[in-house]
Amino acid sequence: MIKASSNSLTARMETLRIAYNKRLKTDFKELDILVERLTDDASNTEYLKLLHSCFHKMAGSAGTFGFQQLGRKVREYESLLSEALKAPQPLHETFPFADWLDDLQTALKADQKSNPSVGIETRQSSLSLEEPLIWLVERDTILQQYLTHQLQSFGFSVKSFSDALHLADNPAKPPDCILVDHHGSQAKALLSDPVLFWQECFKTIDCPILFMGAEESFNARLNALRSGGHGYFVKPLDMIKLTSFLAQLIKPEKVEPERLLIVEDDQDLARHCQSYLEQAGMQVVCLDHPQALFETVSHFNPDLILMDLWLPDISGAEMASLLRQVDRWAHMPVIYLSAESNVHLRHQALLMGGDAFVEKPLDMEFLVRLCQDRVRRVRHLKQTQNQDSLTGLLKHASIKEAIQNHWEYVQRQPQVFSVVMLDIDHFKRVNDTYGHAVGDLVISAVGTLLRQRFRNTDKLGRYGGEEFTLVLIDCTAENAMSMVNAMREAFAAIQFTANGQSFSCTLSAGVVDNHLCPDDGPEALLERADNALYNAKHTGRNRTCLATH
Ligand SMILES: Nc1nc2c(ncn2[C@@H]2O[C@H](COP(=O)(O)OP(=O)(O)OP(=O)(O)O)[C@@H](O)[C@H]2O)c(=O)[nH]1
Repeated sequence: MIKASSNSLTARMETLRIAYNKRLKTDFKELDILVERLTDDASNTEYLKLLHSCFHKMAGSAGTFGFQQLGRKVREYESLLSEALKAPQPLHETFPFADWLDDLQTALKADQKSNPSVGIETRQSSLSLEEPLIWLVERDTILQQYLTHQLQSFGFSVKSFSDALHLADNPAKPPDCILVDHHGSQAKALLSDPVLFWQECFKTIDCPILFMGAEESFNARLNALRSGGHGYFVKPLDMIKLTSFLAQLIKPEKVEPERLLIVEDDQDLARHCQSYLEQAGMQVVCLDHPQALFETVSHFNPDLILMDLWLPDISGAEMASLLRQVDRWAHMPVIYLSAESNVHLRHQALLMGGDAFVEKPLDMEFLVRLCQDRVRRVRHLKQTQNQDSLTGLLKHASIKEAIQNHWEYVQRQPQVFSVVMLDIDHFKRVNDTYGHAVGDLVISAVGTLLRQRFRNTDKLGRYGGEEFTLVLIDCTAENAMSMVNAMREAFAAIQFTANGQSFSCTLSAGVVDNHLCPDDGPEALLERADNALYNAKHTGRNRTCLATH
Protein backbone atom coordinates (compact mmCIF):
# COMPACT_ATOMS: atom_id res chain seq x y z
CA MET A 1 0.00 0.00 0.00
CA ILE A 2 1.44 3.41 -0.86
CA LYS A 3 1.53 5.75 2.05
CA ALA A 4 4.15 8.18 0.86
CA SER A 5 3.48 11.78 0.08
CA SER A 6 3.17 12.94 -3.48
CA ASN A 7 6.42 14.86 -3.36
CA SER A 8 8.50 12.02 -2.07
CA LEU A 9 7.06 9.69 -4.70
CA THR A 10 7.72 12.14 -7.51
CA ALA A 11 11.26 12.49 -6.24
CA ARG A 12 11.70 8.71 -6.07
CA MET A 13 10.48 8.25 -9.63
CA GLU A 14 12.86 10.92 -10.82
CA THR A 15 15.73 9.32 -8.88
CA LEU A 16 14.98 6.03 -10.62
CA ARG A 17 15.14 7.66 -14.01
CA ILE A 18 18.44 9.34 -13.20
CA ALA A 19 19.81 6.04 -11.87
CA TYR A 20 18.80 4.31 -15.08
CA ASN A 21 20.43 7.00 -17.19
CA LYS A 22 23.65 6.45 -15.24
CA ARG A 23 23.41 2.73 -15.68
CA LEU A 24 23.09 3.18 -19.43
CA LYS A 25 26.44 4.96 -19.42
CA THR A 26 28.08 1.98 -17.73
CA ASP A 27 26.30 -0.43 -20.08
CA PHE A 28 27.55 1.46 -23.11
CA LYS A 29 31.13 1.32 -21.78
CA GLU A 30 30.76 -2.44 -21.45
CA LEU A 31 29.36 -2.64 -24.98
CA ASP A 32 32.31 -0.59 -26.26
CA ILE A 33 34.80 -3.06 -24.82
CA LEU A 34 32.93 -6.08 -26.12
CA VAL A 35 32.59 -4.66 -29.62
CA GLU A 36 36.31 -3.87 -29.68
CA ARG A 37 37.12 -7.47 -28.73
CA LEU A 38 34.70 -8.84 -31.28
CA THR A 39 36.28 -6.71 -34.00
CA ASP A 40 39.46 -8.79 -33.45
CA ASP A 41 37.73 -12.09 -32.86
CA ALA A 42 34.27 -12.00 -34.48
CA SER A 43 33.24 -15.58 -33.71
CA ASN A 44 34.29 -15.80 -30.07
CA THR A 45 31.18 -17.38 -28.54
CA GLU A 46 31.89 -16.15 -25.01
CA TYR A 47 32.02 -12.53 -26.13
CA LEU A 48 28.96 -13.03 -28.29
CA LYS A 49 27.03 -14.43 -25.35
CA LEU A 50 28.09 -11.51 -23.18
CA LEU A 51 27.01 -9.10 -25.89
CA HIS A 52 23.69 -10.88 -26.19
CA SER A 53 23.12 -10.71 -22.44
CA CYS A 54 23.92 -6.97 -22.44
CA PHE A 55 21.48 -6.39 -25.30
CA HIS A 56 18.87 -8.53 -23.62
CA LYS A 57 18.99 -6.55 -20.38
CA MET A 58 18.79 -3.25 -22.23
CA ALA A 59 15.93 -4.42 -24.46
CA GLY A 60 13.90 -5.29 -21.39
CA SER A 61 14.33 -2.01 -19.58
CA ALA A 62 15.09 0.89 -21.96
CA GLY A 63 11.52 1.40 -23.18
CA THR A 64 10.17 1.38 -19.64
CA PHE A 65 12.23 4.45 -18.76
CA GLY A 66 11.20 6.32 -21.90
CA PHE A 67 14.13 5.29 -24.16
CA GLN A 68 11.82 3.94 -26.84
CA GLN A 69 14.08 4.19 -29.87
CA LEU A 70 16.98 2.62 -28.03
CA GLY A 71 14.67 -0.15 -26.79
CA ARG A 72 13.47 -0.94 -30.32
CA LYS A 73 16.94 -0.94 -31.88
CA VAL A 74 18.55 -3.05 -29.20
CA ARG A 75 15.69 -5.53 -29.36
CA GLU A 76 16.29 -5.92 -33.11
CA TYR A 77 20.00 -6.69 -32.60
CA GLU A 78 19.29 -8.91 -29.63
CA SER A 79 17.00 -11.10 -31.68
CA LEU A 80 19.52 -11.36 -34.59
CA LEU A 81 22.21 -12.40 -32.16
CA SER A 82 19.92 -14.76 -30.31
CA GLU A 83 19.05 -16.58 -33.57
CA ALA A 84 22.71 -16.80 -34.56
CA LEU A 85 23.69 -18.18 -31.15
CA LYS A 86 21.07 -20.90 -31.41
CA ALA A 87 22.77 -22.36 -34.50
CA PRO A 88 24.68 -25.55 -33.62
CA GLN A 89 27.73 -24.55 -35.71
CA PRO A 90 30.18 -21.80 -34.76
CA LEU A 91 29.03 -18.43 -36.02
CA HIS A 92 29.79 -18.09 -39.74
CA GLU A 93 27.96 -14.85 -40.15
CA THR A 94 29.81 -11.72 -39.08
CA PHE A 95 27.74 -8.85 -37.87
CA PRO A 96 28.68 -5.17 -38.17
CA PHE A 97 28.97 -4.75 -34.40
CA ALA A 98 30.63 -1.33 -34.56
CA ASP A 99 27.78 -0.02 -36.75
CA TRP A 100 25.28 -1.49 -34.32
CA LEU A 101 26.90 0.36 -31.47
CA ASP A 102 26.78 3.62 -33.45
CA ASP A 103 23.07 3.02 -34.14
CA LEU A 104 22.37 2.41 -30.47
CA GLN A 105 24.18 5.58 -29.47
CA THR A 106 22.23 7.58 -32.06
CA ALA A 107 18.97 6.12 -30.77
CA LEU A 108 19.97 6.94 -27.18
CA LYS A 109 20.73 10.56 -28.11
CA ALA A 110 17.40 10.91 -29.93
CA ASP A 111 15.59 9.54 -26.87
CA GLN A 112 17.47 11.84 -24.52
CA LYS A 113 16.42 14.80 -26.63
CA SER A 114 12.73 13.93 -26.68
CA ASN A 115 12.75 12.72 -23.06
CA PRO A 116 9.19 11.49 -23.00
CA SER A 117 8.28 10.66 -19.45
CA VAL A 118 4.75 9.74 -18.61
CA GLY A 119 3.79 8.14 -15.35
CA ILE A 120 1.14 7.92 -12.75
CA GLU A 121 1.38 7.71 -9.00
CA THR A 122 -0.88 7.97 -6.00
CA ARG A 123 -0.59 10.36 -3.15
CA GLN A 124 -1.69 9.44 0.34
CA SER A 125 -5.37 8.81 0.47
CA SER A 126 -7.43 8.43 3.59
CA LEU A 127 -9.36 5.71 1.81
CA SER A 128 -8.05 2.26 2.29
CA LEU A 129 -8.85 0.00 -0.64
CA GLU A 130 -8.82 -3.76 -0.37
CA GLU A 131 -5.73 -3.90 -2.53
CA PRO A 132 -4.91 -7.13 -4.35
CA LEU A 133 -1.40 -8.35 -3.63
CA ILE A 134 1.03 -8.86 -6.49
CA TRP A 135 4.36 -10.62 -6.05
CA LEU A 136 6.79 -9.07 -8.47
CA VAL A 137 9.92 -11.01 -9.46
CA GLU A 138 12.40 -8.76 -11.28
CA ARG A 139 16.18 -9.00 -11.04
CA ASP A 140 16.83 -5.50 -12.33
CA THR A 141 16.46 -3.41 -9.16
CA ILE A 142 15.76 -0.12 -10.87
CA LEU A 143 13.08 -1.69 -13.02
CA GLN A 144 11.71 -3.50 -9.98
CA GLN A 145 11.20 -0.26 -8.08
CA TYR A 146 9.73 1.46 -11.09
CA LEU A 147 7.20 -1.30 -11.73
CA THR A 148 6.33 -1.39 -8.04
CA HIS A 149 5.40 2.30 -8.08
CA GLN A 150 3.39 1.94 -11.23
CA LEU A 151 1.44 -1.05 -9.96
CA GLN A 152 0.79 0.65 -6.63
CA SER A 153 -0.60 3.64 -8.48
CA PHE A 154 -3.27 1.46 -9.99
CA GLY A 155 -4.38 0.19 -6.62
CA PHE A 156 -2.31 -3.00 -6.25
CA SER A 157 -0.05 -3.72 -3.32
CA VAL A 158 3.29 -5.18 -4.31
CA LYS A 159 5.89 -7.40 -2.71
CA SER A 160 9.10 -7.51 -4.70
CA PHE A 161 11.64 -10.31 -5.10
CA SER A 162 14.96 -10.13 -6.86
CA ASP A 163 15.10 -13.89 -7.46
CA ALA A 164 12.28 -16.40 -7.88
CA LEU A 165 14.10 -18.78 -5.52
CA HIS A 166 13.13 -16.49 -2.63
CA LEU A 167 9.42 -17.04 -3.26
CA ALA A 168 9.52 -20.39 -1.53
CA ASP A 169 10.76 -18.93 1.81
CA ASN A 170 7.83 -16.59 2.01
CA PRO A 171 5.30 -17.65 4.60
CA ALA A 172 3.40 -14.35 4.39
CA LYS A 173 -0.05 -13.76 2.92
CA PRO A 174 -0.42 -15.62 -0.40
CA PRO A 175 -0.51 -13.32 -3.42
CA ASP A 176 -3.44 -12.76 -5.75
CA CYS A 177 -1.11 -12.94 -8.73
CA ILE A 178 2.60 -13.33 -9.50
CA LEU A 179 4.24 -11.14 -12.12
CA VAL A 180 7.59 -12.63 -12.99
CA ASP A 181 10.36 -11.91 -15.46
CA HIS A 182 11.03 -15.12 -17.38
CA HIS A 183 14.72 -14.69 -16.60
CA GLY A 184 13.87 -13.88 -12.98
CA SER A 185 16.40 -16.14 -11.28
CA GLN A 186 20.11 -16.79 -11.21
CA ALA A 187 19.56 -20.50 -10.67
CA LYS A 188 21.51 -22.68 -13.13
CA ALA A 189 18.40 -24.83 -13.64
CA LEU A 190 16.69 -21.88 -15.31
CA LEU A 191 19.29 -21.86 -18.06
CA SER A 192 19.20 -25.57 -18.73
CA ASP A 193 15.42 -26.09 -18.77
CA PRO A 194 13.39 -22.95 -18.13
CA VAL A 195 9.98 -24.64 -18.43
CA LEU A 196 10.86 -27.31 -15.87
CA PHE A 197 12.42 -24.69 -13.59
CA TRP A 198 9.26 -22.55 -13.55
CA GLN A 199 6.96 -25.55 -13.19
CA GLU A 200 8.95 -26.64 -10.12
CA CYS A 201 9.07 -23.13 -8.76
CA PHE A 202 5.29 -22.63 -8.92
CA LYS A 203 4.12 -26.15 -8.19
CA THR A 204 2.83 -25.26 -4.71
CA ILE A 205 1.51 -21.85 -5.69
CA ASP A 206 -2.16 -21.44 -6.28
CA CYS A 207 -2.67 -18.13 -8.04
CA PRO A 208 -2.40 -16.85 -11.62
CA ILE A 209 1.11 -16.30 -12.94
CA LEU A 210 2.02 -13.70 -15.54
CA PHE A 211 5.39 -13.80 -17.25
CA MET A 212 7.14 -10.79 -18.71
CA GLY A 213 10.22 -10.55 -20.86
CA ALA A 214 12.03 -8.66 -23.58
CA GLU A 215 11.49 -11.32 -26.28
CA GLU A 216 8.48 -10.94 -28.47
CA SER A 217 8.74 -14.41 -29.97
CA PHE A 218 6.30 -17.28 -30.35
CA ASN A 219 8.66 -19.46 -28.32
CA ALA A 220 8.80 -17.05 -25.41
CA ARG A 221 4.99 -17.12 -25.26
CA LEU A 222 4.86 -20.90 -25.64
CA ASN A 223 7.44 -21.38 -22.87
CA ALA A 224 5.44 -19.06 -20.62
CA LEU A 225 2.30 -21.09 -21.29
CA ARG A 226 4.08 -24.40 -20.67
CA SER A 227 5.60 -23.00 -17.50
CA GLY A 228 2.09 -22.47 -16.13
CA GLY A 229 1.69 -18.80 -17.10
CA HIS A 230 -1.68 -17.19 -17.68
CA GLY A 231 -0.12 -14.60 -19.96
CA TYR A 232 3.09 -13.15 -21.31
CA PHE A 233 3.77 -9.41 -21.47
CA VAL A 234 6.51 -7.93 -23.59
CA LYS A 235 8.77 -5.28 -22.10
CA PRO A 236 8.58 -2.32 -22.06
CA LEU A 237 5.33 -3.09 -20.33
CA ASP A 238 2.20 -1.31 -21.39
CA MET A 239 1.04 -0.56 -17.84
CA ILE A 240 -2.49 0.26 -18.87
CA LYS A 241 -2.93 -3.09 -20.61
CA LEU A 242 -1.14 -4.94 -17.84
CA THR A 243 -3.10 -3.41 -14.96
CA SER A 244 -6.34 -3.86 -16.80
CA PHE A 245 -5.48 -7.55 -17.43
CA LEU A 246 -4.53 -7.95 -13.76
CA ALA A 247 -7.76 -6.36 -12.57
CA GLN A 248 -9.74 -8.80 -14.69
CA LEU A 249 -7.65 -11.81 -13.77
CA ILE A 250 -7.89 -11.16 -10.05
CA LYS A 251 -11.54 -10.20 -10.08
CA PRO A 252 -12.98 -12.45 -12.76
CA GLU A 253 -16.44 -11.79 -14.11
CA LYS A 254 -19.18 -13.71 -12.38
CA VAL A 255 -19.85 -16.71 -14.59
CA GLU A 256 -23.51 -16.88 -15.50
CA PRO A 257 -24.85 -20.39 -16.20
CA GLU A 258 -24.70 -21.36 -19.87
CA ARG A 259 -28.11 -21.00 -21.55
CA LEU A 260 -28.92 -23.85 -23.93
CA LEU A 261 -31.91 -24.39 -26.15
CA ILE A 262 -32.67 -27.98 -27.20
CA VAL A 263 -34.81 -28.36 -30.31
CA GLU A 264 -35.78 -32.03 -30.38
CA ASP A 265 -39.06 -33.81 -31.13
CA ASP A 266 -38.12 -36.93 -29.17
CA GLN A 267 -39.27 -35.63 -25.82
CA ASP A 268 -37.66 -38.41 -23.82
CA LEU A 269 -34.30 -37.69 -25.33
CA ALA A 270 -34.80 -33.95 -24.86
CA ARG A 271 -35.64 -34.35 -21.14
CA HIS A 272 -32.69 -36.72 -20.67
CA CYS A 273 -30.31 -34.16 -22.18
CA GLN A 274 -31.92 -31.38 -20.20
CA SER A 275 -31.45 -33.05 -16.85
CA TYR A 276 -27.84 -33.99 -17.67
CA LEU A 277 -26.97 -30.47 -18.79
CA GLU A 278 -28.79 -28.89 -15.85
CA GLN A 279 -26.82 -31.07 -13.49
CA ALA A 280 -23.71 -29.56 -15.01
CA GLY A 281 -25.03 -26.13 -13.97
CA MET A 282 -26.58 -24.98 -17.26
CA GLN A 283 -29.98 -23.40 -17.87
CA VAL A 284 -31.88 -25.44 -20.45
CA VAL A 285 -35.10 -24.87 -22.36
CA CYS A 286 -36.59 -27.58 -24.61
CA LEU A 287 -38.56 -26.71 -27.70
CA ASP A 288 -40.64 -29.27 -29.55
CA HIS A 289 -42.73 -26.95 -31.80
CA PRO A 290 -40.44 -25.59 -34.49
CA GLN A 291 -42.90 -22.74 -35.15
CA ALA A 292 -42.06 -21.26 -31.74
CA LEU A 293 -38.34 -20.99 -32.60
CA PHE A 294 -38.07 -17.22 -33.02
CA GLU A 295 -40.22 -16.43 -30.04
CA THR A 296 -38.29 -18.82 -27.77
CA VAL A 297 -34.86 -17.65 -28.95
CA SER A 298 -35.91 -14.05 -28.50
CA HIS A 299 -37.26 -14.62 -25.03
CA PHE A 300 -34.67 -17.07 -23.66
CA ASN A 301 -31.65 -15.64 -25.51
CA PRO A 302 -29.64 -18.89 -25.55
CA ASP A 303 -25.86 -19.03 -25.88
CA LEU A 304 -26.11 -22.16 -28.03
CA ILE A 305 -28.73 -24.34 -29.73
CA LEU A 306 -28.69 -28.13 -29.82
CA MET A 307 -30.78 -29.02 -32.86
CA ASP A 308 -32.21 -32.35 -33.93
CA LEU A 309 -31.53 -32.80 -37.65
CA TRP A 310 -34.92 -34.27 -38.52
CA LEU A 311 -38.04 -32.72 -37.03
CA PRO A 312 -41.65 -33.21 -38.17
CA ASP A 313 -42.26 -31.18 -41.37
CA ILE A 314 -38.97 -29.30 -41.17
CA SER A 315 -35.28 -30.14 -40.99
CA GLY A 316 -32.88 -28.81 -38.36
CA ALA A 317 -30.79 -27.45 -41.21
CA GLU A 318 -33.74 -25.36 -42.40
CA MET A 319 -34.20 -24.07 -38.86
CA ALA A 320 -30.50 -23.11 -38.69
CA SER A 321 -30.82 -21.41 -42.05
CA LEU A 322 -33.83 -19.40 -40.85
CA LEU A 323 -31.89 -18.24 -37.80
CA ARG A 324 -28.97 -17.13 -39.92
CA GLN A 325 -31.27 -14.79 -41.82
CA VAL A 326 -31.86 -12.71 -38.70
CA ASP A 327 -28.94 -10.41 -38.00
CA ARG A 328 -28.74 -10.82 -34.24
CA TRP A 329 -28.76 -14.62 -34.46
CA ALA A 330 -26.47 -14.91 -37.44
CA HIS A 331 -23.58 -16.05 -35.24
CA MET A 332 -25.43 -18.17 -32.70
CA PRO A 333 -23.74 -21.59 -32.44
CA VAL A 334 -25.95 -24.44 -33.66
CA ILE A 335 -24.92 -28.04 -32.99
CA TYR A 336 -26.84 -30.82 -34.72
CA LEU A 337 -27.76 -33.94 -32.78
CA SER A 338 -28.05 -36.69 -35.36
CA ALA A 339 -27.43 -40.26 -36.37
CA GLU A 340 -27.51 -39.24 -40.05
CA SER A 341 -24.91 -41.22 -41.94
CA ASN A 342 -25.41 -39.70 -45.39
CA VAL A 343 -22.29 -37.57 -45.86
CA HIS A 344 -23.94 -35.39 -48.49
CA LEU A 345 -26.83 -34.53 -46.17
CA ARG A 346 -24.44 -33.80 -43.32
CA HIS A 347 -22.42 -31.45 -45.51
CA GLN A 348 -25.62 -29.74 -46.67
CA ALA A 349 -26.68 -29.25 -43.07
CA LEU A 350 -23.35 -27.67 -42.17
CA LEU A 351 -23.48 -25.38 -45.19
CA MET A 352 -26.96 -24.25 -44.22
CA GLY A 353 -25.73 -22.78 -40.95
CA GLY A 354 -24.86 -25.51 -38.44
CA ASP A 355 -21.49 -25.50 -36.70
CA ALA A 356 -20.93 -29.12 -35.77
CA PHE A 357 -22.45 -32.57 -35.39
CA VAL A 358 -22.76 -34.63 -32.24
CA GLU A 359 -23.55 -38.25 -32.92
CA LYS A 360 -26.58 -40.03 -31.59
CA PRO A 361 -26.56 -42.02 -29.35
CA LEU A 362 -25.20 -39.11 -27.37
CA ASP A 363 -22.08 -39.27 -25.26
CA MET A 364 -23.42 -36.95 -22.55
CA GLU A 365 -20.06 -36.15 -20.95
CA PHE A 366 -18.68 -35.11 -24.29
CA LEU A 367 -21.80 -33.05 -24.98
CA VAL A 368 -21.47 -31.19 -21.66
CA ARG A 369 -17.83 -30.37 -22.31
CA LEU A 370 -18.50 -29.33 -25.88
CA CYS A 371 -21.31 -27.00 -24.80
CA GLN A 372 -19.18 -25.46 -22.04
CA ASP A 373 -16.30 -24.89 -24.42
CA ARG A 374 -18.43 -23.37 -27.22
CA VAL A 375 -20.32 -21.10 -24.84
CA ARG A 376 -17.11 -19.88 -23.22
CA ARG A 377 -15.68 -19.02 -26.63
CA VAL A 378 -18.78 -17.32 -27.92
CA ARG A 379 -19.12 -15.29 -24.71
CA HIS A 380 -15.49 -14.27 -24.84
CA LEU A 381 -15.96 -13.10 -28.41
CA LYS A 382 -19.06 -11.13 -27.45
CA GLN A 383 -17.26 -9.63 -24.49
CA THR A 384 -14.34 -8.40 -26.59
CA GLN A 385 -16.75 -6.97 -29.15
CA ASN A 386 -18.64 -5.14 -26.40
CA GLN A 387 -15.58 -3.92 -24.54
CA ASP A 388 -14.04 -0.50 -24.91
CA SER A 389 -10.35 -1.12 -25.59
CA LEU A 390 -9.01 1.81 -23.56
CA THR A 391 -10.85 1.14 -20.32
CA GLY A 392 -12.01 -2.47 -20.50
CA LEU A 393 -15.54 -1.22 -19.72
CA LEU A 394 -18.64 -1.80 -21.85
CA LYS A 395 -18.95 0.27 -24.99
CA HIS A 396 -21.70 2.87 -25.44
CA ALA A 397 -24.20 0.56 -27.16
CA SER A 398 -23.57 -2.27 -24.69
CA ILE A 399 -24.07 -0.18 -21.55
CA LYS A 400 -27.29 1.21 -23.02
CA GLU A 401 -28.41 -2.33 -23.74
CA ALA A 402 -27.46 -3.31 -20.17
CA ILE A 403 -29.70 -0.56 -18.74
CA GLN A 404 -32.55 -1.65 -21.00
CA ASN A 405 -32.11 -5.33 -20.10
CA HIS A 406 -31.87 -4.68 -16.39
CA TRP A 407 -34.88 -2.39 -16.45
CA GLU A 408 -36.85 -5.14 -18.20
CA TYR A 409 -35.61 -7.69 -15.67
CA VAL A 410 -36.81 -5.61 -12.69
CA GLN A 411 -40.24 -5.29 -14.28
CA ARG A 412 -40.47 -9.08 -13.86
CA GLN A 413 -38.46 -9.38 -10.61
CA PRO A 414 -38.87 -6.09 -8.70
CA GLN A 415 -35.56 -4.86 -7.29
CA VAL A 416 -33.90 -1.50 -6.76
CA PHE A 417 -31.03 -0.39 -9.01
CA SER A 418 -29.18 2.86 -9.62
CA VAL A 419 -27.99 4.57 -12.76
CA VAL A 420 -24.94 6.81 -12.49
CA MET A 421 -23.44 9.22 -15.01
CA LEU A 422 -19.81 10.23 -14.34
CA ASP A 423 -17.66 12.76 -16.14
CA ILE A 424 -14.04 13.88 -15.72
CA ASP A 425 -13.89 17.59 -14.87
CA HIS A 426 -12.18 20.01 -17.23
CA PHE A 427 -10.82 17.13 -19.22
CA LYS A 428 -10.21 19.28 -22.26
CA ARG A 429 -7.52 21.09 -20.25
CA VAL A 430 -5.70 17.78 -19.65
CA ASN A 431 -5.57 17.09 -23.37
CA ASP A 432 -4.60 20.67 -24.19
CA THR A 433 -1.88 20.84 -21.55
CA TYR A 434 -0.36 17.36 -21.62
CA GLY A 435 -1.49 15.86 -24.92
CA HIS A 436 -3.99 13.24 -25.98
CA ALA A 437 -1.85 10.27 -24.86
CA VAL A 438 -1.83 11.52 -21.28
CA GLY A 439 -5.58 12.17 -21.58
CA ASP A 440 -6.02 8.54 -22.56
CA LEU A 441 -4.02 7.46 -19.52
CA VAL A 442 -6.38 9.45 -17.28
CA ILE A 443 -9.45 7.88 -18.94
CA SER A 444 -8.03 4.41 -18.54
CA ALA A 445 -7.23 5.06 -14.86
CA VAL A 446 -10.95 5.81 -14.32
CA GLY A 447 -11.74 2.48 -16.02
CA THR A 448 -9.35 0.54 -13.78
CA LEU A 449 -10.61 2.26 -10.62
CA LEU A 450 -14.23 1.56 -11.52
CA ARG A 451 -13.49 -2.09 -12.15
CA GLN A 452 -11.59 -2.37 -8.89
CA ARG A 453 -14.25 -0.67 -6.77
CA PHE A 454 -17.59 -1.94 -8.05
CA ARG A 455 -19.12 -5.40 -7.96
CA ASN A 456 -18.77 -7.95 -10.73
CA THR A 457 -22.51 -7.92 -11.19
CA ASP A 458 -22.62 -4.13 -11.76
CA LYS A 459 -22.60 -2.94 -15.36
CA LEU A 460 -19.87 -0.39 -16.01
CA GLY A 461 -19.57 1.40 -19.31
CA ARG A 462 -17.73 4.16 -21.12
CA TYR A 463 -20.60 6.24 -22.44
CA GLY A 464 -18.28 8.19 -24.70
CA GLY A 465 -15.10 10.34 -24.45
CA GLU A 466 -14.57 11.10 -20.76
CA GLU A 467 -18.08 10.16 -19.70
CA PHE A 468 -19.02 6.92 -17.92
CA THR A 469 -22.29 5.18 -17.08
CA LEU A 470 -22.85 2.69 -14.27
CA VAL A 471 -25.80 0.43 -13.57
CA LEU A 472 -25.51 -0.60 -9.92
CA ILE A 473 -27.56 -3.69 -9.27
CA ASP A 474 -29.55 -4.07 -6.04
CA CYS A 475 -28.31 -0.67 -4.91
CA THR A 476 -30.33 2.34 -3.72
CA ALA A 477 -29.44 5.84 -4.84
CA GLU A 478 -28.24 6.54 -1.28
CA ASN A 479 -25.77 3.66 -1.39
CA ALA A 480 -24.79 4.57 -4.92
CA MET A 481 -24.02 8.13 -3.77
CA SER A 482 -21.67 6.92 -1.06
CA MET A 483 -19.91 4.40 -3.33
CA VAL A 484 -19.49 6.95 -6.09
CA ASN A 485 -18.22 9.53 -3.61
CA ALA A 486 -15.62 7.10 -2.30
CA MET A 487 -14.50 6.35 -5.85
CA ARG A 488 -14.49 10.09 -6.66
CA GLU A 489 -12.16 10.77 -3.71
CA ALA A 490 -9.87 7.91 -4.68
CA PHE A 491 -9.64 9.27 -8.20
CA ALA A 492 -8.90 12.80 -6.98
CA ALA A 493 -6.04 11.31 -4.95
CA ILE A 494 -4.28 9.97 -8.04
CA GLN A 495 -1.36 12.12 -8.98
CA PHE A 496 -0.55 11.84 -12.68
CA THR A 497 2.86 12.82 -13.96
CA ALA A 498 3.61 13.95 -17.48
CA ASN A 499 6.82 15.45 -18.77
CA GLY A 500 8.12 16.17 -15.30
CA GLN A 501 4.93 17.91 -14.14
CA SER A 502 2.33 16.39 -11.89
CA PHE A 503 -1.39 16.98 -11.81
CA SER A 504 -4.61 15.46 -10.56
CA CYS A 505 -8.16 15.35 -11.88
CA THR A 506 -11.62 15.26 -10.37
CA LEU A 507 -14.94 13.73 -11.33
CA SER A 508 -18.56 14.86 -11.18
CA ALA A 509 -21.48 12.47 -11.00
CA GLY A 510 -25.26 12.29 -11.15
CA VAL A 511 -27.24 9.46 -9.52
CA VAL A 512 -30.79 8.16 -9.75
CA ASP A 513 -32.54 4.94 -8.75
CA ASN A 514 -35.64 3.27 -10.17
CA HIS A 515 -37.61 3.66 -6.91
CA LEU A 516 -37.12 7.40 -6.94
CA CYS A 517 -38.75 7.58 -10.36
CA PRO A 518 -40.91 4.46 -10.68
CA ASP A 519 -42.61 5.61 -13.89
CA ASP A 520 -39.35 6.18 -15.75
CA GLY A 521 -38.19 3.84 -18.47
CA PRO A 522 -34.46 3.17 -19.05
CA GLU A 523 -33.96 6.21 -21.31
CA ALA A 524 -35.67 8.52 -18.83
CA LEU A 525 -33.53 7.21 -15.95
CA LEU A 526 -30.41 7.84 -17.96
CA GLU A 527 -31.58 11.35 -18.75
CA ARG A 528 -32.30 12.04 -15.07
CA ALA A 529 -28.82 10.85 -14.07
CA ASP A 530 -27.41 13.08 -16.81
CA ASN A 531 -29.38 16.09 -15.52
CA ALA A 532 -28.04 15.39 -12.03
CA LEU A 533 -24.53 15.30 -13.49
CA TYR A 534 -25.23 18.65 -15.13
CA ASN A 535 -26.22 19.97 -11.70
CA ALA A 536 -22.97 18.68 -10.22
CA LYS A 537 -21.02 20.45 -12.96
CA HIS A 538 -22.85 23.70 -12.45
CA THR A 539 -22.62 23.77 -8.70
CA GLY A 540 -18.84 23.55 -8.64
CA ARG A 541 -17.78 20.10 -10.02
CA ASN A 542 -15.94 17.39 -7.99
CA ARG A 543 -19.24 16.34 -6.41
CA THR A 544 -22.13 13.89 -6.74
CA CYS A 545 -25.73 15.07 -7.11
CA LEU A 546 -28.91 13.11 -6.65
CA ALA A 547 -31.54 13.36 -9.38
CA THR A 548 -34.70 15.24 -8.61
CA HIS A 549 -38.06 13.77 -9.35
N1 LIG B 1 -7.53 11.96 -24.69
C1 LIG B 1 -8.80 11.77 -25.05
N2 LIG B 1 -9.64 12.83 -25.09
C2 LIG B 1 -10.92 12.63 -25.42
C3 LIG B 1 -11.40 11.36 -25.75
N3 LIG B 1 -12.71 11.48 -26.04
C4 LIG B 1 -13.04 12.78 -25.88
N4 LIG B 1 -11.96 13.50 -25.50
C5 LIG B 1 -11.86 14.93 -25.24
O1 LIG B 1 -12.55 15.22 -24.03
C6 LIG B 1 -12.82 16.62 -24.00
C7 LIG B 1 -14.16 16.85 -23.34
O2 LIG B 1 -14.28 18.21 -23.16
P1 LIG B 1 -15.63 18.94 -22.72
O3 LIG B 1 -16.82 18.10 -23.08
O4 LIG B 1 -15.57 20.33 -23.23
O5 LIG B 1 -15.63 18.95 -21.19
P2 LIG B 1 -14.53 19.19 -20.10
O6 LIG B 1 -13.34 19.91 -20.59
O7 LIG B 1 -14.27 17.85 -19.48
O8 LIG B 1 -15.25 20.12 -19.07
P3 LIG B 1 -16.42 19.78 -18.07
O9 LIG B 1 -17.03 18.46 -18.45
O10 LIG B 1 -17.39 20.89 -18.24
O11 LIG B 1 -15.82 19.73 -16.71
C8 LIG B 1 -12.76 17.09 -25.44
O12 LIG B 1 -11.64 17.93 -25.59
C9 LIG B 1 -12.56 15.81 -26.25
O13 LIG B 1 -11.71 15.99 -27.35
C10 LIG B 1 -10.47 10.26 -25.73
O14 LIG B 1 -10.80 9.10 -26.00
N5 LIG B 1 -9.20 10.51 -25.38
